[in-house]
Amino acid sequence: MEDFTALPDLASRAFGGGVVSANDEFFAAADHLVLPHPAGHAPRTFDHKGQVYDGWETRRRREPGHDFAVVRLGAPGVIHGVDVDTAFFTGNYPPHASVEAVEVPGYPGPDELAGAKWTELVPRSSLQGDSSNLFPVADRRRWTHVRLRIFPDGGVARLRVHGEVVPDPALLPKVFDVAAAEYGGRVVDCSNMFYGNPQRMLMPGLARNMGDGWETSRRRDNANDWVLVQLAAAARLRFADLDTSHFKGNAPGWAALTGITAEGDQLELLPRTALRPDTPHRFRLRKAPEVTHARLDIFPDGGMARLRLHGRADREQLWARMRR
Ligand SMILES: NC(=O)NC(NC(N)=O)C(=O)[O-]
Repeated sequence: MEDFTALPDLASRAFGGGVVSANDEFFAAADHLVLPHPAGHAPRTFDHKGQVYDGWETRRRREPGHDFAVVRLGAPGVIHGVDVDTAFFTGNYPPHASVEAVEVPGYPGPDELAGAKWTELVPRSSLQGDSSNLFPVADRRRWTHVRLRIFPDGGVARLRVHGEVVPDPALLPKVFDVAAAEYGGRVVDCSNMFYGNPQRMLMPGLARNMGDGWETSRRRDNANDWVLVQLAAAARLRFADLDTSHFKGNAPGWAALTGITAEGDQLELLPRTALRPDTPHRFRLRKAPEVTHARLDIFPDGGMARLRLHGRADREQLWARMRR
């Protein structure tokens, strides 16, 4: 089975995903389903409704039926698998769940979505309590929303919807951040990620703290750390933002950027350049043909909060992916 959990969570609040509707949220709000951080639990904490849970939890059903929650993907795309994570729900997890998806353009509300033509991606399947429940998805179409059904009721901590981001090219300006995860940019390799995953550099918004970025361990050799980014589409890169915000005693001393063409040629976009700690730098890049990947070298090691690569993407490629 493909390890789809390494792909971004399209539903994540970090991309702007959210809950459009849920039929019941008596014990705990469905909004918890899309929170980016793992669920936590504090036993023997009670509010007016009961034990407090970090998840979506419905009341005990006394009549036939089932419960559901509809989630808007923060980044629409192709779903490779879902995780119905029941962390900390032990005596109250749903024994079964199913997941459906739909592609509706624009900004549909709960009523329009209720009447939409949904496709079942995960048939009604049994769940384990207090555990990750992974279901691969084979359908390779693009989706904008998912619906989680739980049978008959209970609690789910998180719904992770892993896949490839497929942005709508009609809504992309001529020059945009082609490294951005929200448009399909992705780190495909790196030398070291001891303290922080490099994918975080591509997430929307400013880094909140030093934990919200890429950080390598201290190098004790003469080499340097690097990360390889696959761009949203082949692009001519214009500007790079190398943001060392929050990295004060551990910013890299220097950085360089290399573009890699579809044929594998390497082009210097930014020669080795000195960086300052805790600084959002912007650099103009050398004129170069279209590249599909970019490698960021940092010297010798350290941390980077955000990496943005502003460029003009190949529209044909973006449209081909959208239509696929
Ligand atoms: N102890 C519980 O978790 N009870 C109930 N749930 C909450 N949140 O209190 C329940 O019935 O599932």
